[in-house]
Amino acid sequence: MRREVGVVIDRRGRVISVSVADAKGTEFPDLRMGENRLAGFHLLHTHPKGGALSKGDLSTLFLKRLDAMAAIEVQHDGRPGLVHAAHLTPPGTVGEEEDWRILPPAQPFEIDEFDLGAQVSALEEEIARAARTREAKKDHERAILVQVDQGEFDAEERLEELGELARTAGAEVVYRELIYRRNLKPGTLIGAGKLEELTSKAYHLDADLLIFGQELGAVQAREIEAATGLKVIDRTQLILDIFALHAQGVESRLQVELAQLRYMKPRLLGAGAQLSRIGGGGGSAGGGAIGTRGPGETKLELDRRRINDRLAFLEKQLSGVSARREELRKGRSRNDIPVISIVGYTNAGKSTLLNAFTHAAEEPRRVLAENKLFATLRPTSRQGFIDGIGQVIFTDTVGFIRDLPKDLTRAFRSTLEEIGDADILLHVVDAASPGADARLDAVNRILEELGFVDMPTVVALNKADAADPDILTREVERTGGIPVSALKNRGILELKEALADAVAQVQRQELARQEEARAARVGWR
Ligand SMILES: Nc1nc2c(ncn2[C@@H]2O[C@H](COP(=O)(O)OP(=O)(O)OP(=O)(O)O)[C@@H](O)[C@H]2O)c(=O)[nH]1
Ligand SMILES: [Mg+2]
Repeated sequence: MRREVGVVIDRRGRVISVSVADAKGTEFPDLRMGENRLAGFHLLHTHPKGGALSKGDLSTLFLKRLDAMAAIEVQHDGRPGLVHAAHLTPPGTVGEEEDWRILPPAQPFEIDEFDLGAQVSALEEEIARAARTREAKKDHERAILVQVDQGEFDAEERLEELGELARTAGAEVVYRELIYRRNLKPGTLIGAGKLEELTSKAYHLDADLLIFGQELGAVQAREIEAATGLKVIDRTQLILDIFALHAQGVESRLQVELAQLRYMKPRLLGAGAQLSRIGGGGGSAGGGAIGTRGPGETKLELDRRRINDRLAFLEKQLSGVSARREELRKGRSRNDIPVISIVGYTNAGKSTLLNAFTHAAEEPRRVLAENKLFATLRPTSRQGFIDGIGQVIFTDTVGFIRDLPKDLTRAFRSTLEEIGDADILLHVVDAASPGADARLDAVNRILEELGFVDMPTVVALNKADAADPDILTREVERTGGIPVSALKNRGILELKEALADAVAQVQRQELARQEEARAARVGWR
């Protein structure tokens, strides 16, 4: 036929299937691919045009975890020519042949000398040993990060931020890559070849999690998962996961579960077998695998029919909580204490600044501040004092991030709306990390989307202690912000003065408005 013919053979030497196809096109039986073992089959096929094992042959060997792969050249008269064979190498092998070892070409009668059985058991033993050491030392999921660069100016920063998110979620990042693609592939985003490369990386670095900086569609995620055998999550899922981890109190928990469920719904529908994986994590909010944690009782172990019920239930509960919150807000706005809302990018130092303002050095007034993204999910208010103004209320709230997932904005709307009740916004910027400008813009964009335009705003350029002096000077000029260090308690007085000015101005405007209204009423009568 002059076509490639292949036979899949099991360990007892039985022919499992015969295909007229190259290695990639060969039908393999359902592989009982346990984590730590090979497939239990090898492929023996012909190369009618001669030649050594092709790239496709070798990647099939690797991706299917075959026991071995062999190609027999076919001579003109149909007799067998040289035999080319290869097998996998143990994980962690470095050097030229990272994933496989190619044996020297042999004559057909020589291949009997090759003891495939011994080779396979040695290799499986090696893989199992690697797995045991891994289990022993592993308390973090090991992750590979992928950020597709489509020519954005901040692609590098996005990858950096993805790393921070992964770290906050408890992953150990073992490899990260910025992949330049002008055009994305519909199915796999970055193409099959790149996925193969990443699969190989994961094999050697012992990673089991692949995190994408782009949002993946349901079909994409499944396709990438099938191609790599890795657990695949995207940035949105990662952020939702962190929110789930940090959610405390009834409202935040409801909000997070609502956001997760809305995100998951289209992905669960039609997911089939996938469903079991999503439900697999479970455990308390603190436990479970990344991408599967949930604050709700159901931990996403929902069947499709119950999703809508659960969504409706959550929405109802949440609107109840929001209504009560609304009551509280009304009560508060009746007294005339100025409210200053602290907003800003996540990890900018908002909570630290709140602590500095209110001298909350010791518990229990101290609010949680830590080097984790989205440490604060629940708005927290503290009374403070500003010279010349008197009592004020500072409100610390959930941090922002560029491309805040829509499901989260929706679910956290009531929390975010509280920002609008403030008299003054205090926008905290981390001046010490690169990309302060981009983050400042991202925050302004989100504020705009929420409808908070033209609110009087004071900018605090925080982490001045760690910032590059030139950048700090530039930011002061660009934003008119006040350099401070919340951590070192520096610049706080100057910042309070700026806030006092802003509050005084707002109060003057308010007085003028009342005056005008009164004048109008008097004139009317
Ligand atoms: N060097 C330095 N680090 C600071 C300063 N202010 C805050 N940090 C650190 O920045 C990290 C984040 O601080 P948080 O106050 O939790 O930040 P946040 O804006 O409330 O963050 P989220 O609530 O997670 O959005 C912590 O590790 C702080 O110690 C500062 O002035 N200088
Ligand atoms: Mg905070």
